Amino acid sequence: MSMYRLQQLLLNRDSASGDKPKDSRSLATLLFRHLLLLFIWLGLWRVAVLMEYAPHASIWFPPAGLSFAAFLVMGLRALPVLMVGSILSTFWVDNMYQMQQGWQQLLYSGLMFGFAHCMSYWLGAALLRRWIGQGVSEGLPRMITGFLVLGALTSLLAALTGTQILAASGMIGMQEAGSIWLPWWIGDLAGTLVLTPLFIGLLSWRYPDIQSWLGGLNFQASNSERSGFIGKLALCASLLSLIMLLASHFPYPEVSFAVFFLIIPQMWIVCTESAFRAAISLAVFSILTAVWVASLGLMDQALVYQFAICVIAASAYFGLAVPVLMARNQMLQRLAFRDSLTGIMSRQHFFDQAGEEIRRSHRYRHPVSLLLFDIDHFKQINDQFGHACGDEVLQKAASCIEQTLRESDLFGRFGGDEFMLLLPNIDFARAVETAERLRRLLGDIRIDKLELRLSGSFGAIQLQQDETLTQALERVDSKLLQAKRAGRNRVN
Ligand SMILES: Nc1nc2c(ncn2[C@@H]2O[C@H](COP(=O)(O)OP(=O)(O)OP(=O)(O)O)[C@@H](O)[C@H]2O)c(=O)[nH]1
Repeated sequence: MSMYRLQQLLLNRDSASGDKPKDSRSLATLLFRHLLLLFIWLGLWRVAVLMEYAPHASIWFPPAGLSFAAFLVMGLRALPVLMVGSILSTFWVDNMYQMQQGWQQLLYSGLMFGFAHCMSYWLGAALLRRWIGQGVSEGLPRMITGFLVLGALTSLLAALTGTQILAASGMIGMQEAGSIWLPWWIGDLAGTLVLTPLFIGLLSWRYPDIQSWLGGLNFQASNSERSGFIGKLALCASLLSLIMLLASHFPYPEVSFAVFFLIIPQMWIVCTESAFRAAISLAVFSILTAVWVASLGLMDQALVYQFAICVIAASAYFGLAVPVLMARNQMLQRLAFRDSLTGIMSRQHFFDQAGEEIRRSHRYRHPVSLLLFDIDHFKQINDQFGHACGDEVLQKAASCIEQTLRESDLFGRFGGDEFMLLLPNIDFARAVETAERLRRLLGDIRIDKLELRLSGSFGAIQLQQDETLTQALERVDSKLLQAKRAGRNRVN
């Protein structure tokens, strides 16, 4: 394989096109990155083996999280590295457990294990990529649910195929395969749930195009002092250590369930720190749990701790989604309440607010008036000076008028170049005065490109007792029409 072809492959380029790579990344850099991935994967695998509580069953299996993230970000380009990692780890296992299998047998087992591991995580990642591609903009909870469900199914597939392949290749007995698939699954799931988002978050610094996969979670912002975060981490670690020491001291298996209470400090971190710090905190919690189980010999309760890691991680992701959803909600509310061009009330919001105000005025028998005005010859402004100039006229007219209003006045855009004002506690005479003042104000507005003087026509009415907004709008609209017919630039 030529160096150029290899570089194409690593960059995932369409080799059929024959284009020269525009990417400045050299082959050496790409090889370095792939080697780095291999070393990290093997390092995580070694950590997992240290935490084994039964042969081939670890409290959590962090390489699963890295494989899932690598397939998600790099696609099939991650396959060679992860296959090599799987084969090397099989030789390593043989060496650690002194199984003395021949190298051909080990190579075969490694290839089979690699196939089971990579096929499962590639499949899960490919499905999640499709899911993310189709639906991330529709909602973070949908993306989180997709990740949790696919993470669970993928790690189940990896556990079932992995144990069967180890049994078929003679590395474990059939009976053992039947007993370790569950801890294998939950261990893989814990590694996937905790580490995949962390790795994707880290990679999003380098590859900004995958930031949208995080569904609005900001992995870069840190919203509080680092010392505060370290304090919270230390508190979580101390509480966890206390619970683990108690579990090892008292001979009641129920004590180990206390680890689920750690969801409280974890959620505190999720609610008060950035998404990145929350992911770090989950990783620290998981690794510390695994270390304590291994060092205190809490193997009998290992499944409880594995489930605790999975449940706390899943809850944390939904917790992370809450502020993002609230921010989106506020944005949608702003969009629904405000007219996007002028920033004043939207038609619907004006109707809602004005309806309430009118009911209140009728109840207390206070006068209330309605103005409707329209910029004169606005179509001509658009045609002669351009649509952008027309937009500027609308924005400037709205902002100049808004500045002169009382806090209790309601000001909204009726549509196009028409605006409406509801004036509580204002009778007809004062409504006409106000409209006259605004008409003069429009005439004073200066816009660079606009070579003609701005003017507007106004309809003004005071609402009759028990008159509804719809009836009032009909009346004021016909008054505006009369003002137009009478020659424009006037109040009627
Ligand atoms: N620039 C801009 N133009 C808009 C917007 N909304 C509507 N328009 C245009 O505003 C124009 C409104 O013109 P008309 O209501 O027909 O009346 P006019 O030219 O103001 O004439 P008179 O009201 O009779 O004086 C139409 O050409 C619309 O296309 C907008 O948001 N921005």
